[in-house]
Amino acid sequence: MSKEPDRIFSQPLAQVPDFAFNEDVVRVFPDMIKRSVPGYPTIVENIGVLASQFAKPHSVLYDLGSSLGAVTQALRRHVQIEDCRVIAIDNSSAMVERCREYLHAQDSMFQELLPVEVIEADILSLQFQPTSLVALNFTLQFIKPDQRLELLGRIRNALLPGGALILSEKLCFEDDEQQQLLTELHIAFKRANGYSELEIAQKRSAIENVMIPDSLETHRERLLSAGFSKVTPWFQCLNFASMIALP
Ligand SMILES: Nc1ncnc2c1ncn2[C@@H]1O[C@H](C[S@+](CC[C@H]([NH3+])C(=O)[O-])CC(=O)[O-])[C@@H](O)[C@H]1O
Ligand SMILES: O=C(O)C(=O)Cc1ccccc1
Repeated sequence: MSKEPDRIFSQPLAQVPDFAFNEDVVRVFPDMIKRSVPGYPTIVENIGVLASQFAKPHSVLYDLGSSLGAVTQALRRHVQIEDCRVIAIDNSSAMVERCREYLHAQDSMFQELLPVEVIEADILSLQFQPTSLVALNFTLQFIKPDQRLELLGRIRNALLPGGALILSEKLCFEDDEQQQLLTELHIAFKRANGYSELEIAQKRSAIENVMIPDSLETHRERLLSAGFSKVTPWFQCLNFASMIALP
């Protein structure tokens, strides 16, 4: 995996462009996401553990917005269930290309891994196959808010009994003081990971129109509206959380 450090926002930019998952981001993505998302390595590894409890024989496991396939790799490390296969989907061609390389490297190091297919596509226009596990690991926040409910409804309808959706997201908070506190603490997390004030400010401006977080309450209500029966947060670190939604 690339160890190139993220310096994307280190120099002053006259105009900060909207954040995009292009080749520059792909090159530094493992470093960027680890230094920006508190709890990310724990979430990714444990999605594999959770998935091993929900995966059903002869079914598909989806990694939606797979980026470089970190979740797909965790699924393949932890799920040993007969005739499961992983479908990883991302609409960034740069991500998909590099993801395929990393998964080939995983194939060459381990035997008996679940088969995987990496598809370059928009998750909004997918025809889902019957699935026992869907991971949306920090992807829903990049989908336009008015398209989120419909996507979750389609995921719900594809889920097999006993299956699950694992949804990880950056959160916002309805209480202003809580919002301010966790925003400050997230900035402190980034500072502690070596990001400068300039990098933090420019990244914030790059993502502000592209990545729109919801509150935990909004997620819960929307998941219930989409037909899920139970929503259980299983992890939170600062303003980043992950939920299990059961059909
Ligand atoms: N409509 C869409 N269709 C397909 N892909 C999309 C769409 N919109 C955004 N993406 C893709 O969703 C991913 C979001 S990153 C996920 C991290 C990964 N899950 C990880 O566990 O490492 C989160 C982050 O960078 O904060 C990017 O690769 C986008 O190209
Ligand atoms: O960097 C941030 O502030 C984030 O909220 C997370 C993030 C991580 C990687 C790409 C885009 C956003």
